[in-house]
Amino acid sequence: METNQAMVPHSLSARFEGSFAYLTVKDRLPTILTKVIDTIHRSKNKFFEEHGEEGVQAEKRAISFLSKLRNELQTDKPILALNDTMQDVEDWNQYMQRQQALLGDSEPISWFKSPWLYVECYMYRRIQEALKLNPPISNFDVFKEGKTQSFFDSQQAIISLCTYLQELIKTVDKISEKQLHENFLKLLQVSLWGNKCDLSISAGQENAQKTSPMETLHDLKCFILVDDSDMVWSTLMSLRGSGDQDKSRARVDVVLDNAGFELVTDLVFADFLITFGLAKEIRFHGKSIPWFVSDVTKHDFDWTIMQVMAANHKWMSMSGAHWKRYMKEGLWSYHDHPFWTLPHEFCDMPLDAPDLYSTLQASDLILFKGDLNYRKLTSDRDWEHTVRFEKALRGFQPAPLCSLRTLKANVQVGLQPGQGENLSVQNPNWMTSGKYAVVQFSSPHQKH
Ligand SMILES: O=P(O)(O)OC[C@@]1(O)O[C@H](CO)[C@@H](O)[C@@H]1O
Ligand SMILES: [Mn+2]
Repeated sequence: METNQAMVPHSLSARFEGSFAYLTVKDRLPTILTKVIDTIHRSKNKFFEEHGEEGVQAEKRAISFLSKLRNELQTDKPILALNDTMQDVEDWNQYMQRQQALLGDSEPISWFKSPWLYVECYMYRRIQEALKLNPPISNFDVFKEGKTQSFFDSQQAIISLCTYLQELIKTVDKISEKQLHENFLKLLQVSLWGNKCDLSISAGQENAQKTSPMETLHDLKCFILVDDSDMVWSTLMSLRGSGDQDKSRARVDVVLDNAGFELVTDLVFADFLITFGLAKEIRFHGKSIPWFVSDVTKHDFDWTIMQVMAANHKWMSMSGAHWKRYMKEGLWSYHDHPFWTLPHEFCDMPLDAPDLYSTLQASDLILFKGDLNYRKLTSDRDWEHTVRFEKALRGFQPAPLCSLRTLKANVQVGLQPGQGENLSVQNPNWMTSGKYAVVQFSSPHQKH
């Protein structure tokens, strides 16, 4: 595996004026921070009701912390060490030193000079610090409102998806392999396009799924730039038993992205894999703190299953009841390793989170949802578009893996010669509009 530094292009960064990273750090991140400050301000009465005057004082202090953070960001101040008592403080402060060493002593690491991936992750961790340093509001999820709104605004799409799933489950005893394959592709694509609903790209603007996802799949097919769905299918089929009791041996790990509609599409796909014997166990990996506005935390995961189960719609509540049972019986489990909310590129995982890497090595298939995971898989570098996905992974290959990602940042590898150029002519923003997607697979068993 080529991990030679010389072969690796530079990190995307706001140092490149006019780049998507620059516009994100200059405009979108301050907007997100302002919305966070506004959310905390609007929760003052809630804090007073719950914690009395202490809650009001904490609200004031948190807002001053976040206003200071916004000023640092907008005036390109140096990145500062973290001071709270969370378990990952040392990891963050060591990574800060690693970044400073890369820059040398010539200039301090800062918002507009350091890698975009680092400073954007750092901002979300600083938001957490502002809360952790101000009890009793330390556990307030500043993004909860947006995540729950996205769920409620997607009810129709969720109902149609759960209805499709339950109707399909009725055919489990008589479905042909061809129909199974067709439905696998459909529900994989629903999970793929569920990733359009992400509140960070929209800086918190609501962007729920209003239409029924099944109807739009055909029209969206041409926007999938790399489609390795059949590599995923054959990986799972190779682990299925033979004979009528097709019992799968596959453990599938899903590295989740956004709460709301996207999470429901992931749960529906996972239910399909279990029910139709394409997987024996599903492990979900979420975030241990509120992250990138809409990413899934344990609370979001449990809340979503409970909401679906409590719905006054027959097929929705039946789906939610199944999912609750899968969790209870251990067919499904939820994990939130701190590494997922560190700024590291995934090729750092074997050294910086060896416990997580070895857990993932026991998986038969790892599905990575979303754009931020894709950026971390490829080290958020300015790769040529025709560079092979395996090369961009730079040695990160714990198991067969597949990225299900809608393009929202200007990093994309594994394209055919000329494909990137043609897309740029058709649509200059093809890498950041969220209109295009990839199903991109890599396996340690593949000939590289
Ligand atoms: O991982 P997700 O939810 O698909 O997208 C995360 C994201 O919205 O945040 C960053 C921009 O702020 C980009 O990586 C991407 O646009
Ligand atoms: Mn996200």
